[in-house]
Amino acid sequence: MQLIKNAKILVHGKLVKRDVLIDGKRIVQVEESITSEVPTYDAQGAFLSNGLVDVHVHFREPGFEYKETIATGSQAAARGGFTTVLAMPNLNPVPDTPERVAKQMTLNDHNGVVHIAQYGAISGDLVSDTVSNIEEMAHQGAIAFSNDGKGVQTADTMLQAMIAVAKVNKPLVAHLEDDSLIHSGVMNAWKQAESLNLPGITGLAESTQLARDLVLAHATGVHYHVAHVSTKTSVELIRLAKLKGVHVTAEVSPHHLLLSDSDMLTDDALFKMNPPLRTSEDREAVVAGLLDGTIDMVATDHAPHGAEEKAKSFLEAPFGITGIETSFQLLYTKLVKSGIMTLETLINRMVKAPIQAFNLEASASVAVGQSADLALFDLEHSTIISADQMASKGKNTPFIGWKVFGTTLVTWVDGQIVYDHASKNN
Ligand SMILES: NC(=O)N[C@@H](CC(=O)O)C(=O)O
Ligand SMILES: [Zn+2]
Ligand SMILES: [Zn+2]
Repeated sequence: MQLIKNAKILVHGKLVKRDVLIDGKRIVQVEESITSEVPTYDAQGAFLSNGLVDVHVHFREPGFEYKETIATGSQAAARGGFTTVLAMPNLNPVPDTPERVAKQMTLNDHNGVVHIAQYGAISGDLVSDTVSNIEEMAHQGAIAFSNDGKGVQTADTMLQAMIAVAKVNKPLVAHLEDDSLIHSGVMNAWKQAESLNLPGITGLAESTQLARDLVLAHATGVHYHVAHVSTKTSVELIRLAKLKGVHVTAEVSPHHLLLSDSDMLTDDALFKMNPPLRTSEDREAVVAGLLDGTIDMVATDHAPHGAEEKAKSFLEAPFGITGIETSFQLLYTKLVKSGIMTLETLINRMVKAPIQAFNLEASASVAVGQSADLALFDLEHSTIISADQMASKGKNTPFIGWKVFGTTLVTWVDGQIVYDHASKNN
């Protein structure tokens, strides 16, 4: 047993003081005041939340351990306040068979300090036109299916995938990218790309494939989930599809909520990711979409890369930035503290919505009987985001130097402390 004293938890949208008693993996008592002799952690008024849930991370093991491992990626998750993550399949080998999915799940369980659910690949090596054995991968425990990193290029492959994924009643998660519209682009096509003299990617590469997929999703009834929404047109298409009754959910990354291409003043590959940062009009549209629920959730798309790779020019560096250690702090500071969104809505978008949409076992309320997957955040004091504090191997984020509130103090998984800010600083 252990007791968390003097925490603040969200009750009907308000922060109220509570003591929380944990027995093993479960919360067994939540009261204004609990007296007990068991080991006690004094939260000193910090915000106690259910552990955050990220449906989109890249942990790079096996295949790219120099960028990240399951151990470092999951420690980074814990440091960000996340207790459940869904790991993408762009690994080597790609988990595109039932055997590989089973093996990957064992590796995740063995090496991870948070709950890690695994995606199976839609098709062989993420690029084949032949759909993988979805039924058996689901049977082995694949949580959902995606070719993230690659768009599904042909309508027929997507249609066959949707039919197979609908049968097993799991989400199909789409990375939208029509290769014929990329033209070697590396950032959003527009004024900023012209002034930096870099080849652009238009929003059409995303939204045309989205339009195709929404029609196919309507026809098949699959649960279709849109990864990293970046354009205003995409938000409008998803809004319309929801009105038409398509079973569609969507995620947006912290960087698409907070940055636009005009923030890229020089050729700095820390701003290079897929999809690229769009215009401020697009950015405002994804914020509005997250607020009104058109976009259901935040997902970080934590994409660590090596320092040398990201030090290269924009043309040569790989796409992707890290995000799992900074997302809550950034969104709390820039959306909640600045009055755009309530804390309750942010927690809904980072806990409740992903749990519901992906049918996860995690808990969405700090209440008796719920699992003791918890995160304690300091909302009072500010800190500066710095690379040397990060648990991730990847330090590739454009948010270094930003002043933020909402530092994670402690993260519990199944009642065990997996991250403790105080001991890390000692
Ligand atoms: N987002 C990125 O820019 N990169 C991701 C792949 C992806 O999410 O498409 C990666 O794996 O590095
Ligand atoms: Zn992607
Ligand atoms: Zn991704």
